[in-house]
Amino acid sequence: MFMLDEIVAHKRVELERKKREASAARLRDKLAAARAPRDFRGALKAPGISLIAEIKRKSPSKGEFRAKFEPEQLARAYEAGGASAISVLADEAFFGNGASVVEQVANLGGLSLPVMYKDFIVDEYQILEARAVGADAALVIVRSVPDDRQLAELLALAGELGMGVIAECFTPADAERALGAGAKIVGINNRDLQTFEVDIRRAGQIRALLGEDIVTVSESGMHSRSDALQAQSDGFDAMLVGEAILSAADPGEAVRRFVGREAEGGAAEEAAAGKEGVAG
Ligand SMILES: O=P(O)(O)OC[C@@H](O)[C@@H](O)c1c[nH]c2ccccc12
Repeated sequence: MFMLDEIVAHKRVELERKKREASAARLRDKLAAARAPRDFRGALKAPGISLIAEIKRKSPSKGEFRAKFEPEQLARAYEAGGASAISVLADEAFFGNGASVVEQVANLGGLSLPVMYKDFIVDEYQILEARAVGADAALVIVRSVPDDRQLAELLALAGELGMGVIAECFTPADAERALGAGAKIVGINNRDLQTFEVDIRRAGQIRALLGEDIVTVSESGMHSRSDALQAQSDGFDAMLVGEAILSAADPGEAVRRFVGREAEGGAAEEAAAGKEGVAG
């Protein structure tokens, strides 16, 4: 069995337990009281390539990312650094932090970025939970939902609740299913889940198959500003980055580098201002 199948199988068992602890009806009550959703799609569509910066404690292939896991500090550093949205893993078993961390970040005082609930979604219960904990968006891996009708229903439910939703694809066939199900935001994962190999050119090829009205996100395995510029020139609106930021000594600084803001502040900014003065 390969990793995605294994995680999804585990997720189904976990969901049975969660549903016993808190029914879907209870989640609907809770989400009625959640803060209003923030505009995720709009945040990704802003000029330039937008960054969705990720919060996860660990991953199956890389282990723990930081000696001390401090989601609130990370979220604040991401916002200050110029990220456009924050993705928070909601899978405790494989990624080390569950829905309670999504809730913590989504309701953090002073934070204004939209927050995405990132899980292996196979059931509408998870979409309800996402909104109930205050998330503004969710991610659905197209391949984890083989039934076309169920895929369309999951995307529609997120829309009804006012959330944005990324339909995550690996292949052109996945992308076709995503569009058929009504996806408005399509993510293309650069990491092959069978081999864990990363190839960011493949995403560009799949991007080319999608219309201009679809908001697109290049996901995984991006390490530098030049990867970001590659995605931008391939026509992506946004990128989803975790490891490169989480494993940096200063995650806020890593965010600034990805969005091309590293010249701001300090000596670089003064030099730029000086040059402008001479030119003007
Ligand atoms: O840490 P990376 O390589 O920058 O990748 C981030 C994100 O794309 C990755 O975590 C991811 C993309 N889709 C997923 C689905 C489930 C779990 C994780 C993911």
